[in-house]
Amino acid sequence: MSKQEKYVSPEDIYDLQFPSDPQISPDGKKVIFVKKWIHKKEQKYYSNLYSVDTVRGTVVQFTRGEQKDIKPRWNRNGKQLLFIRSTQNKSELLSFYGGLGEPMPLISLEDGDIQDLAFSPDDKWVAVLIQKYDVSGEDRKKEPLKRDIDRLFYRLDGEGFRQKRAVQLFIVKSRGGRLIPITDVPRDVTDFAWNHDGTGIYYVTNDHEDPDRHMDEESIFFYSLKEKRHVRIEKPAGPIGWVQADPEGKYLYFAGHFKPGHSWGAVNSEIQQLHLETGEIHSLTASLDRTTDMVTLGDITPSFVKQKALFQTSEDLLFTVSSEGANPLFKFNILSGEITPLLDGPECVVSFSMSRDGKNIAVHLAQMERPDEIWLLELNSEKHFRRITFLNDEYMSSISCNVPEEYHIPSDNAVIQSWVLKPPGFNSKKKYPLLLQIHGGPRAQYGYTWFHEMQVFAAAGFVVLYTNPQGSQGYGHAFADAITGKWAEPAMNDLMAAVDYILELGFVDPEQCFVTGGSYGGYMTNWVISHTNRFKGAVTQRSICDLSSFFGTSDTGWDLEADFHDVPWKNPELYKKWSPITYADQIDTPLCIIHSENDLRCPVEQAEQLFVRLKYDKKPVRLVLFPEESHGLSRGGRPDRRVERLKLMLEEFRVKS
Ligand SMILES: CSCC[C@H](NC=O)C(=O)N[C@@H](C)C(=O)O
Repeated sequence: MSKQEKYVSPEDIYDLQFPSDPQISPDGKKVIFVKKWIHKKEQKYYSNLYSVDTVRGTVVQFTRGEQKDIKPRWNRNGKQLLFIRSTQNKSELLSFYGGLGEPMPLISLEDGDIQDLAFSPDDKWVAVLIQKYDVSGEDRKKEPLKRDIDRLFYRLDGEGFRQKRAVQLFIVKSRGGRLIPITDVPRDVTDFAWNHDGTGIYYVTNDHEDPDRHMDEESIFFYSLKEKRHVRIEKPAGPIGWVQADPEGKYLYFAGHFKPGHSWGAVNSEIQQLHLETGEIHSLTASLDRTTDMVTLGDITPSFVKQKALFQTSEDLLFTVSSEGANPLFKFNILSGEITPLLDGPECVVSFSMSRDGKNIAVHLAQMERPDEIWLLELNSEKHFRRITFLNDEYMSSISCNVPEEYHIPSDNAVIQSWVLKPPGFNSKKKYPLLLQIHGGPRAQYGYTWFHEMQVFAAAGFVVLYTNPQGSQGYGHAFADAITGKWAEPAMNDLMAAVDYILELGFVDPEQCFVTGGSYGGYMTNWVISHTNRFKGAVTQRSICDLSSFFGTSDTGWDLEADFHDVPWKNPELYKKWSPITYADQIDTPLCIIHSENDLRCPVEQAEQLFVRLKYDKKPVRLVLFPEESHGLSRGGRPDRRVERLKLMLEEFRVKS
């Protein structure tokens, strides 16, 4: 077999490289980044730190070993680098001082996790977020005698039963010393930022008297280190993504909105500027009608990454939004109010950092052409954007695959951005099977990422169609809000319009159309097959079929009230109307249900209900459960189970084609 004949396979996740979180040194000469890797024998993910020289391009491995090294952060003079290391028994804040060598521990915990860190403006202190465990040591490994639950939000997918102790803010001297507690709040501190001169710290927490019923009503406090006092920063109620201090100390910046009670993502998160003296607030990004949350989905590219806006100069603030499948990088000028794009191609800026003079910007970039790499944006006399890592080039030159083609497909009330990935060696005179992929969220977007799963299906001979129907984010508030109170309808019209459009192009066999999706995408898969028989087979993954039981069993199920403006016990008809299980007798499409046993977001009872109902009715249905796994199996599950899931789907569709 020649090199060109090798196609993307499920097992290729073992060959892929996953760089992230590039942190450029203050002088702009090197970029430290995190590289995740898979230990095939142990079936575990680890990560180490690497550095790349921005001029010569040489890559050096900075840390080694079977641990998770994350969040590298430089101090201002570039002499100290801190990062977090997690091993099975310990969570440490480690420090490199003055170059390589062995990193020294600043903090070493056996009874908690260090989650985030930031140097003070004078580099003398470090603020850290720590989650202390309710029980520590050997007891952590044992199941308790009982669980006594007294709050609504008591479980979290991917984590399990939530700790009773909240995440708190601490400070420690950057050269080492005692860990000093700053907060003692009942609910987690979710973000923080030093103020301009390091005399205090802003932090975010939910101090609502009923926080679990009001999860999107967060508050900002300022802690003065001199006065040892916490002061609330007055603002209207609403969620907060991050806080950022102004280099001049006049304003406070944060990401969020002031419309609590709306479903997550239905309202754009905007950058808010708060005048610290007058308390006046105005949105810097309202005119864009885009969310500042990173909601592009992928299985190689991380989603929902928190990237704060960063000051390039005291006047210019750089930030990203999710827009039409991309995550462009913008510059906001505080004086003129002008917003200018710095990077606005068909690509996703996942995260970025800046050199001290603001002229060199390291970017974690996702694209459709290749798996993620680290890039450098140079803003000297001319703008220059170049790739500085080539980690996946060897893999890419060993396989043959296509880049998705973009279509803008008219539907009833909207134009739907869509992508078609054709099999390698595509011949327009042939007829191919079609796989429609439906994304979840629902307020998220497919976009410009190299998507392993899509490539696997194209390699197996499918034309893969994936779209952003109404309900997706990236097209403005009205588009994302279009499914509120009627989850399935607008998306169903848009998805079917996209399939019709692609069939018209003539290279798809209309008798060989398949459909799949995960989470809300699984909900839509269930809806599609209970409302049409045009698909030859379906795989529904981590899906929702019964909104009423979902309300009480999902980790955050009561959030449905924000979508449906009612609760199931008061309006059972509404919940029934929009639940695919209501239409189960109309399902004739052969269905494979894939679900993770430990999915707390869309609990396994959703899969069980659908399976039993269809099996009882003697319909063609199969249930495949993945033990231990959570909602994120397809992108963060045990590697062999990720491979197995893809193989299973290939087998399922092959049998029917
Ligand atoms: C609104 S119900 C839960 C659906 C879920 N949302 C967030 O977890 C979802 O659709 N998730 C997507 C991103 C997925 O798992 O692919």
